[in-house]
Amino acid sequence: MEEELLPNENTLANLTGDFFDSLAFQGYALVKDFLTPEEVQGLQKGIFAQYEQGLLDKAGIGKDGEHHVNKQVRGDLIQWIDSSVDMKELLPVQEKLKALRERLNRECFLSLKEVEMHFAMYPEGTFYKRHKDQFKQDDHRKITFICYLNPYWEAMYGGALQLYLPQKDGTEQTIQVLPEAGKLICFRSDLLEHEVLPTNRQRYSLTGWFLDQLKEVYL
Ligand SMILES: O=C(O)CCC(=O)C(=O)O
Ligand SMILES: [Fe+2]
Repeated sequence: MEEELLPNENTLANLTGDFFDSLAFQGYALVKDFLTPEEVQGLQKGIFAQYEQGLLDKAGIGKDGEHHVNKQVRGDLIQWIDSSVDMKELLPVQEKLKALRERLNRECFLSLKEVEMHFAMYPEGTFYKRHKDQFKQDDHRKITFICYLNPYWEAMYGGALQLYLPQKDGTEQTIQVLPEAGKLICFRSDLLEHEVLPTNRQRYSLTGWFLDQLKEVYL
């Protein structure tokens, strides 16, 4: 019975109760080895091929009518993952993310129904200034997730994700997360401001959001 409900459970053995407690109580959670080295390598190769073919676009800010590119705010190149992206390396990762969504629903009492995601490549010298991921006119993004795809990274390369954590006493704390291969970070899209500090190496990731509605319902 349980197995039927949890077909992907075995692939998420490294996500313990602590991961979900941290997301529920601190607004964010991290795990170092969400993706295997093979999965990282497959995706990295895949994105690089897309990049070489010119399929990555300058990322914009704002939604729909307000959407525009502003390199003073963000300088990454992205490719949205939809049915036009034909990359077999994505399939096991999409399965894992589906299992993650199911676990989040169970362990954090959420009702996440959908995912949207894109590959991102930050060329040298680029960044993404402090922001929140939820749009003003659309609050369906509930949980942000980022899988990092950089096999070798050092603090001196820059490019850390900096999270701003509001404290009970009204102050804020910051933490920095290096974009190291296989690492997953999840955080509350409605709550946590964050930024990508300037990177001095090409920086690869898979970034997405779990939504509380099916996309067709509100697009
Ligand atoms: O890549 C990261 O660490 C964060 C990216 C981000 O904040 C975004 O795409 O909204
Ligand atoms: Fe963001």
